[in-house]
Amino acid sequence: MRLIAENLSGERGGEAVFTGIGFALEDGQSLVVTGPNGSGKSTLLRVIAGLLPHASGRIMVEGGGEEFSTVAAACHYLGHQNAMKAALTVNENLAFWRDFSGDGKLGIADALEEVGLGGLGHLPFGYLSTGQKRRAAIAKLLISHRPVWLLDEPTSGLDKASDVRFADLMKAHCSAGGIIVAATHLPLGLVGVKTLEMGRVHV
Ligand SMILES: Nc1ncnc2c1ncn2[C@@H]1O[C@H](COP(=O)(O)OP(=O)(O)OP(=O)(O)O)[C@@H](O)[C@H]1O
Repeated sequence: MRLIAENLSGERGGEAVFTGIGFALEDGQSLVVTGPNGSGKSTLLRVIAGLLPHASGRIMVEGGGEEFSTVAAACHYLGHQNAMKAALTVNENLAFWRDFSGDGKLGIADALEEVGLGGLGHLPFGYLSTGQKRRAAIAKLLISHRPVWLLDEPTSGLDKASDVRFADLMKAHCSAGGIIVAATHLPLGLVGVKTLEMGRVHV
């Protein structure tokens, strides 16, 4: 599969935020998006996910077959917000997302083990600490299979051990042919990544 952006422009509130963004990512490749606050990293991820319209250009996937024929169908979007309901248990939240996004390689209990939350699935999501909430949100990536992971500051709030664990999950995803686009201020522990610096002129 390939994720391709051509001459992509995005705007917020009628103002151009970025123009002329282009990249092509193949199976197993990742792109780290950097740049100062307000440079448009989150906007770019939301445009790629289809949550915001692009002002011009194209974003597409190739080679995803019938199941992953569009970017929206092919991607997991992990935004700044965790997109979980505080009053529902962690298990209930993840069951909702699995029903919405489709089955993955891991069941809910195994995915929670992977992110170091084994045995906590019965707790209301709102009871979890900030870092635990982020880890539960990361478990969403594991319970449904989507080849493209769009990650906005994925490690924010994570402790060192969770950081390392998440780096291993990202590496495993890429080794299995997945694609990652991550906006971050922090090193993610990925090797051989492409980089895109926002806030520069892209032509
Ligand atoms: N809903 C909105 N309406 C108008 N302008 C917005 C809106 N959301 C964001 N912006 C503006 O768009 C620009 C890009 O914001 P964005 O959140 O994409 O930047 P970022 O690079 O992700 O920043 P950070 O590093 O702080 O997360 C900023 O100038 C911001 O003020």
